[in-house]
Amino acid sequence: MTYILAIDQGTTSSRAIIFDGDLRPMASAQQEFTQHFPHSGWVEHDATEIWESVLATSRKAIEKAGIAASDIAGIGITNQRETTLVWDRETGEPIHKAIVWQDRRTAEYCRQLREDGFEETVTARTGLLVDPYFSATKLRWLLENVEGAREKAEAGKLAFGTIDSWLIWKLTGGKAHVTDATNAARTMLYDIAKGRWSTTIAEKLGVPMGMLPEVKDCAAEFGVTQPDHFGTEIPILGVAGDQQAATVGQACFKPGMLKSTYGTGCFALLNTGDQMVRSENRLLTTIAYQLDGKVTYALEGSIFIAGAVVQWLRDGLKIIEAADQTQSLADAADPEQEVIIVPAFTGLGAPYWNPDCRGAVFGLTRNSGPAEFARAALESVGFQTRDLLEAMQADWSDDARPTLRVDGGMTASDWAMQFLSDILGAPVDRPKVLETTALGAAWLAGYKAGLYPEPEEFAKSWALDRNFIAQMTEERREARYAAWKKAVQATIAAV
Ligand SMILES: Nc1ncnc2c1ncn2[C@@H]1O[C@H](COP(=O)(O)OP(=O)(O)O)[C@@H](O)[C@H]1O
Ligand SMILES: O=P(O)(O)OC[C@H](O)CO
Repeated sequence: MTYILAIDQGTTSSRAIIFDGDLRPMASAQQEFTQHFPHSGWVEHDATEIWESVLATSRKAIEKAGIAASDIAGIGITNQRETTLVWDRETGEPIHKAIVWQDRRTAEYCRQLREDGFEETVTARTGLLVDPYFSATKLRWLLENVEGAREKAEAGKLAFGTIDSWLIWKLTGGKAHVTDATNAARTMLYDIAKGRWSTTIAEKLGVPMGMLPEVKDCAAEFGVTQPDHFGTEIPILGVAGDQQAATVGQACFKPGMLKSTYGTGCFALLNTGDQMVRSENRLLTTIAYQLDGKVTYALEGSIFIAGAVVQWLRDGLKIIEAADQTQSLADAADPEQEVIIVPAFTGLGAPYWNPDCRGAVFGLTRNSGPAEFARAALESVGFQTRDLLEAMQADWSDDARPTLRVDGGMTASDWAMQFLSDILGAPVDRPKVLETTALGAAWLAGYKAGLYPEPEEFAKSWALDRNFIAQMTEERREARYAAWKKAVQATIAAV
């Protein structure tokens, strides 16, 4: 019993990684799945396809590692957050495709909630803002729009879950309907101070309480896998939303520690310890992790488009064939030109929260070409992170600007990381292990299994790959940032 299976169920793919007794990755498998876009601004996933991809990649990772499933001490699950699913408790079948976190279909209903003055109630309890991003209004949409759903839900026949709940339900053969505190915190239905579902919000949105899963610590007994899946029973011992798992994987265990993950989007989490810091700058208050019944809180800044802007250069503009070509293009860009891309492709997240604005490009000349676009794309991620950090600094009274620990696919770009450090005027640390999300989930499960050390000891194993130090002059930094702020204001004003 010396291995851990980490399942990382992301927005575009499912990954499974086997970690050994020293928390070293041994083998992994990855599978993409279909993205469904039934209408503009709508994004759905087929939950059965997700489950099949998780089972297949888990089996493959075990096979590649050359270990027996009976030697796995526990499973850790981490997942795309907020994505909303309802299934029939009797048949185990989803009543509709899962509505993905990026989906904006409930924007109008959210506007109504805000006009009704309900946002204050939501923020006081959940730490969130009223936005289509979170699960609650998506769940309401399913109850309103799927025939017979409301009656069945009221009769206790339907279960709601985020993707972690769904996977646990499937892994345990329908025996467990549970989630963890970090995933619950993203539903807009969970009171993060009291540690229980909010009846006030559930009633207002017409969500029957009986649909909601039981909420546990991140390291806990979530259930045991049905023997059919892996030929043996394996306990599920760790669960956390992917951004929270990355916070754990980056060993951000102390108040003031900050990580930022650059995948499709970018999510920065600042550990605020046992303080539930209420943002005055439109950041989210959320749960970083919950261990042994003790909640550690975080301030979160969520940006919807980070690496996705590089995908747009590749798939939309077709000016690159692979993401890493942006590096040499950015190097070759004309220093005289100041092209700025505001990548508000699906509106803007924190700290603007504007679902209606769309992307814009500023400063074009007749000489602007692929190099200037590539540089502007990489820079847009740095500028957006500075917006988040400005807001965090204003909310978090600590004087010291924390070092930023980064991870995710886009951190492979040295150019983007150097600009990030330049525009923040702060150091950026890139660790050796970039699979921090899976690492965090593995640690949670292995910690519960008694295989891995206490947080302080685990934190010592965090190893630096490269430290980026700001090289830009203060004057230039502030001039560039002021130009970005102007570009954002113009983008919002154009709606
Ligand atoms: N060398 C690179 N330079 C710039 N962007 C990159 C580079 N490598 C990967 N990316 C970007 O990183 C993202 C993939 O990161 P990943 O962590 O796998 O994302 P996710 O988990 O959201 O699917 C893609 O959007 C891609 O455009
Ligand atoms: O699956 P990712 O890495 O794109 O992360 C998605 C976030 O959890 C959304 O809140």
